[in-house]
Amino acid sequence: MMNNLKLDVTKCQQFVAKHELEYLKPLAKLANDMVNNKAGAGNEFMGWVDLPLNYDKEEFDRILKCAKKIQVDSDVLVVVGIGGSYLGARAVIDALSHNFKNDLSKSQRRYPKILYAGNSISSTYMADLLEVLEDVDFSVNVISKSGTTTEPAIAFRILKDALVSKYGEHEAKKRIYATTDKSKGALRTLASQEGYETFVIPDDVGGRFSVLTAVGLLPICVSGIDITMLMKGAHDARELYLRDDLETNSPLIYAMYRNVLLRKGKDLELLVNYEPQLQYISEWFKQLFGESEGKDKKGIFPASVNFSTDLHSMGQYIQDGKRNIFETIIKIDLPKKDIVIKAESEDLDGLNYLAGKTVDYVNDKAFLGTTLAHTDGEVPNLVIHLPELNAYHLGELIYFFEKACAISGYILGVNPFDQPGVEAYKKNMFALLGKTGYEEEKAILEKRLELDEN
Ligand SMILES: O=P(O)(O)OC[C@H]1O[C@](O)(CO)[C@@H](O)[C@@H]1O
Repeated sequence: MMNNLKLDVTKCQQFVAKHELEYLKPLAKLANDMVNNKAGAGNEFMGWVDLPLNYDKEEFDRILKCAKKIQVDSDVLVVVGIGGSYLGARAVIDALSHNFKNDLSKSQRRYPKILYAGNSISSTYMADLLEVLEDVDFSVNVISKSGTTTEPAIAFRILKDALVSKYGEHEAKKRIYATTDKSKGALRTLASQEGYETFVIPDDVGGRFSVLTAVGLLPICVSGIDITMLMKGAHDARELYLRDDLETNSPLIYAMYRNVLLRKGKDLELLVNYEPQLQYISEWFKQLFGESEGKDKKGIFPASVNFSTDLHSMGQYIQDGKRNIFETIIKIDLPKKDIVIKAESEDLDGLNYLAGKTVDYVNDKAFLGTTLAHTDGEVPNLVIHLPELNAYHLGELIYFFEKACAISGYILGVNPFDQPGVEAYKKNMFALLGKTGYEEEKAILEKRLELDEN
């Protein structure tokens, strides 16, 4: 039997007494049932719960086919999307690819480079990207559930133009893959009119829970990652976490600890990694928990650090600053590659005491030492052990966090599946840009800005 993801709570037990968990159990079990039975607030967006079992197999095969085509005819796939239409794909691709994937020579590289657009409104970023695309064959996967988000829409308009200039109208259309709602939104209208290959984001799966739909799967597959194993990992995790027994349902335990910690003032969670490849898992995690729990003036603030890098910058604060922090560490038990540290005849750098040991051995001791130091500094530590960094275990990890997030949101007493707060900046931006329908707001906002300036 395959080893699975394991949650280690032993470094948290000095901060959370048994009875605190016991008292929370009835509420936690109810929250768990609400997720399993799709019976809570926002349940029209709980399609992700059964996705690893019920995903569209015809579409999955089409993803494999299109990925093959892109691998043959493109040096680069540009993935256009923001938030949930971007972070999941990037998280998985970065976690499972070579650390220097975009710096490998053409002969070392087996799959197209994946580049990203539409996740900011930086004109310089976009212009730089166009320069890079000048000399390469490329395709575009434009992803937007609503089909109307400004950032990706602008990027797509510019990239479409670049494709047409390079390949002509007809060939350009064959290099565009649109992932969007099955019937609504500007992107759907455009795709139908232009005849792009399209993939569907199911109605009942919200952006931040969509990595295991075509949103994540097409770019992930193009990058050479085994999406069948990714789905299998999520599938097995789903099975395991259906039980409400605290031995096996680790997302339930994690959700309980988070909520006990929050109630005693630990309102900032740091997701920690010891592998640079996991940086974007943290970005994905931050959107997942931030958009799901940060509402009604409550929630844990999700943040992240990369160790040991940030031990030399944020380490001071974590050890010694305001005591409102807890850490959740993703620990990879077996690295993909390792290097033995050699002995030197003259021990000028003083490292001979490590001769014969591996770099990962040192990384592991850094993890153990930091855990002890930080818990001594009153920072509770929860540790998620992944046996290895591969597609199967990432599938598990994704499902673990998605389920934990939903349970945790219900324990907190929020609707984990809406995001009303994201609209405020959009309304102001549209008004300031002069979009039709925002005339009144435009006048009010311009007056406010004038007052602020004076
Ligand atoms: O896929 P879409 O509709 O472009 O949305 C992208 C992102 O923007 C948000 O809707 C917030 O504005 C996120 O929830 C979402 O992940």
